[in-house]
Order: sequence, then structure tokens, then C-alpha cells
Amino acid sequence: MQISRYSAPEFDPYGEARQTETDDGWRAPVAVRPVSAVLDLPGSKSLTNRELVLAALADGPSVLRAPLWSRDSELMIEALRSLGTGFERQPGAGGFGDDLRVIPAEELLGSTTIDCGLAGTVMRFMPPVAALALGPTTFDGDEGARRRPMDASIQALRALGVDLDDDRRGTLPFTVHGTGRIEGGALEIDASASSQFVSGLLLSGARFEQGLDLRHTGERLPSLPHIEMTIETLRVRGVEVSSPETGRWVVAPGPIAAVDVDIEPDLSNAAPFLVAALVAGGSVTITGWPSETTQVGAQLVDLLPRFGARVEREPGRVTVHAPERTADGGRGIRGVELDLSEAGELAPNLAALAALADEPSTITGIGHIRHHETDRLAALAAELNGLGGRVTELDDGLRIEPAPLHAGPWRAYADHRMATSGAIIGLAVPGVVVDDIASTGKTLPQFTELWERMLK
Ligand SMILES: O=C(O)C1=C[C@@H](OP(=O)(O)O)[C@@H](O)[C@H](O)C1
Ligand SMILES: C=C(OP(=O)(O)O)C(=O)O
Repeated sequence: MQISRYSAPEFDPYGEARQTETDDGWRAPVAVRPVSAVLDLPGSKSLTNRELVLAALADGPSVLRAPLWSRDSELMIEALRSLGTGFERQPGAGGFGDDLRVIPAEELLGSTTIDCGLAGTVMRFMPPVAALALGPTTFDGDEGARRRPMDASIQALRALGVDLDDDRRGTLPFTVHGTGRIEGGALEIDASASSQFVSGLLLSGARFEQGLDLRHTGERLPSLPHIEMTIETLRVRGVEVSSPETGRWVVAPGPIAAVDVDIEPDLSNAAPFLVAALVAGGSVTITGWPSETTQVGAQLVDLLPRFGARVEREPGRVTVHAPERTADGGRGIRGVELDLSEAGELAPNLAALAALADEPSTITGIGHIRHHETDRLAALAAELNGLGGRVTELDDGLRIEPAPLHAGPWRAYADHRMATSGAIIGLAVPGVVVDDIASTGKTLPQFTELWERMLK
């Protein structure tokens, strides 16, 4: 599925802050007064795509309530459908679309091609599922997806005895020749480039004859909360999974239970809106905030105060209040020294915030985000510096120094979080034009609508 070019409705809340699709892209609206917004957000990408895989491998039908409907989740649905999984949409109670009943295939069948788009979850979670299907499954995706590392998934499946045809560069495209079963057992992988290699194997591991005893051999492992999320979703479905030591996970063989699940709102997609409170002034509230969660976006309640925000927690909601304005009318955003190795997903939006701070910031621990939708370190440095910023790329992060920013184009590189980062900068800097706001459809097709609502 290709996302159609976004066509924004005419939007002119302040006369000067027009949000329109021009030939060059989307003119980001400027915040001309403090915001005071209460917003509801659609479901989590990471939870939806895990629950889709687990529901398809389960021992009976499951309902996903309030799942995310976006490019990444629809690609996952299509991938599972092409292997024989049944799906029925059911009216949902929330405001963001239907619930989804997932009916596992009696037998998963290959002889198909899976389009991964640019979705890391599809390209890393689906190959083990394809190996459990009978017949060949070819994996491919967007041009940008062909640059994302896949070697750990490919080598893992080979080590498990699965036959694969690939380009030998450790990237898409490749073909998995599924035989309908995987023996399983002990396996070593280097997941330093992405936690998704680990999650992908754990999600299918209970369906291997001997389960899985997986060890990570690399020096670092990014995005640990996402592995915790995988473990938690498995446990909810009755799978025995343990981590006897750091970097090792054991999944017992056995059925994956059919369970109806509620998908939490996407807390990483809360980031641009909560960050907007610091940039525009005022406050932004996100409703439906879970009291307990494995989502890494929950760390925003601790991260944003480091930039000077005040965070208020009430049952089911989080409110972020802007810092006090400085004596000279500045935003009062503080510089930070952050290790974001656990929360690399939040780095683009937090880097945009840091670029609007009064003090320098250093964000480290995020070398792996060079392998996200684009090389996010290079992209952030290029786009911020293109607007007059003073950003230095480090091996594993960014050094961001205060500098006055000016109008200009902002390239999204087909990356939803680069697009929302451009929108954040545009709140403070008139004349920022994001070339591909439609890329937000990867995980949040309602982005511009919610952004408008926030600014009203
Ligand atoms: O498992 C997941 O749902 C994800 C894991 C993380 O990937 P990396 O470990 O590659 O950072 C995260 O950044 C990505 O957005 C989603
Ligand atoms: C890295 C991300 O996505 P993906 O699931 O495609 O890896 C992200 O959403 O920030």
C-alpha cells in the first residue's frame, strides 16, 4: 500500500499561521499563543504489531480492541493475511476505528510476497512466522527499507536450519523457504543494531518444537523496554518466558493463548504533542495514559522535566506544562545531557526540542538510530543545520547548541518522526515547510488533524 499524498484542509487559525499543502510540502503552523489542549491518541504501533503476530499464532481467535490503523499495522495485517490468517473488523468503542478479530490459519501457507513498507516490526517479526509457514515467502519493502539491517534475522533463521535466498548483503529482499516447522533450541545473535531482532524471534519462539534459548552476543543492546514489552505480551498469552541473565531469554515451547486485548494509546506518538507544550507555552494533556505500561514513551514523564517542563499525573492522564518564561521572554527550555539508548524512538522529537533550548545539549547512546527509517543522526543534523542550527553529529548521538533558526525546507526522509520533528520546529520558527508530512501515516495518520486541534 502506498500512502497517498496528504492534502490538508485549509487551516488558518491565526491569519499568519497557515497550514497548507504547497508544492513544496506542508507549511508547519506557528504557535502564536500558548496551547491548552486535551488529546486522545490512537493505539500503539509496537503493541498492535506484537498482538497481531501473537493473535495469528494463537490457539484460537483473539480480538484486538482499539488497535492502531496506520501504514505499519496495515502492512502487518496484510503480511499475516497473505500467510492465511483471517481478519474480521468489528465496530470499536474508541474514536480511532474498528476493533479487529484475528482468526489463526489452520496451517500457515507461504508462496507469497510480503511488503514490509518501511516497518521495522514487519521486517523483523515476520520472517520467523514465514519459516513456520509451508512454502516460500519473499520479503521486500520501500527503497529505505532495503538499507535497514536484516543480517541478524537472516543469520538466526539459517542457524535454526531454515533455508533462505538472500542478496548476501544482509538486507531486503530475501526469500524464506518455510517448511511449516522450526526445531528451535539454543541460538546466538548480535542484536546491537536493533532490539527487534530479539523481539521477532521471541514472538514466534513458543511455536518452535523445542522453544528458544536466545543469547545476544554483541556489546550493546538498544531499546530494552521494547524487549520487556515483547516478554509481557507473551506472558499475557500464557507463554513461559524468562531472562535468566542479561542478554539471554528462554521461551518454553507451547501454545500461545487466544486472548482479547486492549491496545494502549501510542505514548511515543504523544511525544510531539507533549513537547509542543514546552515550545508553544501552556499545557498539553494526553488522555488514556495507562497507569502501568511497557511502552518507552512512558519515560516522557521523567524526560520532559529535565528540559524544564512540569508534569502532572492524574489517573488516566498526563499533563505537561511549559517552563516559566525567562525574564527576557524566552521559552525557558533547558539543555540536557541524555543517554537515550533505551528510548531511541523518542530521540528525533527530543532533539528538536533541544534545538529550541537556551543551553547546549548532548544526546548519546543512539548510534543505532542511524538504522531507523533513515539515518536519523545525519538527518537531524542536516535539517536543523539547514535552518541555521548548530548541531554536531557524534558517533552515537548529537551535540546541539543554541542558535537562532530561520525559515526553510525540512526534509522528512519518509520518516514519520522526522516529519513530526519538523512540525515541532515550525511551532517556533515561521516558514518551516515539511516535504512529506504524509510520512506520519506510518504510525499516526491523524497527525495533522490532531496538531490543528492542539493549536485551536
Ligand atoms: O519492537 C518495537 O516495536 C520497536 C523497537 C525499537 O527498535 P530498535 O531497537 O531498532 O530501536 C523502536 O525504536 C521501534 O520504533 C519499535
Ligand atoms: C524506529 C521506528 O520504527 P520501526 O518500527 O520501523 O523500526 C520508529 O517508529 O521510531
